[in-house]
Amino acid sequence: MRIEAIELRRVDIPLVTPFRTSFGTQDTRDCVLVRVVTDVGEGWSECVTMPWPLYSAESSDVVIPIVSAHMAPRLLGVDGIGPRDVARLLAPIRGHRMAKAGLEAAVLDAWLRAAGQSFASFLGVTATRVPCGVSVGIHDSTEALVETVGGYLDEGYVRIKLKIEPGNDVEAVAAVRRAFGEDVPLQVDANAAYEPGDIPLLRQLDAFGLLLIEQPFDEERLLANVDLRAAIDTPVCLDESAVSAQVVADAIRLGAVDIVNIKAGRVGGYLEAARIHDLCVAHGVPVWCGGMVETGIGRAANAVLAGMAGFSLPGDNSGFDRFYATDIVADPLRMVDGHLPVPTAPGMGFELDPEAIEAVTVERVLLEA
Ligand SMILES: CC(=O)N[C@@H](Cc1ccc2ccccc2c1)C(=O)O
Ligand SMILES: [Mg+2]
Repeated sequence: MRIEAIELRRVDIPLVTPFRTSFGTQDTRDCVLVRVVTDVGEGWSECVTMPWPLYSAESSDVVIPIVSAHMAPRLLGVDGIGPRDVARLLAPIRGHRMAKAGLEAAVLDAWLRAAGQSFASFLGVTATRVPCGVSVGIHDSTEALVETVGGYLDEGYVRIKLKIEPGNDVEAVAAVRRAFGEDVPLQVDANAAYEPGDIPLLRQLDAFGLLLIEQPFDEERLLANVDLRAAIDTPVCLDESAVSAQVVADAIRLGAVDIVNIKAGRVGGYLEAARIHDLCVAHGVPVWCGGMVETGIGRAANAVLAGMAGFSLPGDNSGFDRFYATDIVADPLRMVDGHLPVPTAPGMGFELDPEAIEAVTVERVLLEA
């Protein structure tokens, strides 16, 4: 395959309700779509960057400059490129994993569509549906939080994840447990908001029978998770820290992790995500599919990834309507009986809605060979 052009589209899509986490509140999804034009057809993907570098070092502002200046020149006009070549060609560039993931996924989409192959068959996924977990933002009151969680449980979500931060943690989890009982699968996500000195506070969460506590400490604090695991019963899950198969392998060897949240954007692409899945399965480490409030493009690909056999815990695979009133794909994923269907059409699993994409495009750059 030969990449003749790469188009980058910055999009800004309103969220149905503001989404508050320990690093801020979002009321729109500001990210970057990638379209690759090849000699065998087009492919699309999304970069899951945030508008500001608070989840990770990347941000949406940086994607277009870094792809334009340093990544596209390594891909445009090169003959014989397949999806497995993108990471290799971009490997000399340090970091910028969400930008790299977007380029690889767009090439994968074009390559699969040209071959008439689904992403599910490419990954060897035989699951026809995946369970839906939902990520619940920090609320102004426990009453409001309980009302929101009740609504998601009524919709059929099989797992609840609560965002927490210092000052919004034990009381919120206790209120949800009081309202819905001990049997609701429940986990928390700190988005790196705690310090090692908070370990006694985090130990209080052991009272609630949580599935896991996600990313309690800063991305670069691996050994603090070793201390935390020695101090609490709740399994420790990594998100922001789990940036590559290499880091996950070292975290496992260090005894710094019980469970891994896998996100293709965070690790540089779906192929690396599959490698992390295989690594964790080999070490008996449970994995689940994380979410970055994706549009229907990333949401479909994540539904396929979550279908891999080792994804043994419900992921942040929610229906599009958890975050959006309308989607930019023609076939938005809707939850049915607490599950999303695994897409089986050729390509990464979505069909675009060009008008909808046009309506949310705020910036566009076309890079040509
Ligand atoms: C679903 C979930 O909790 N995702 C990320 C963090 C996150 C939170 C909020 C977001 C808002 C806009 C865009 C991306 C976002 C990602 C997480 O697991 O840590
Ligand atoms: Mg997380």
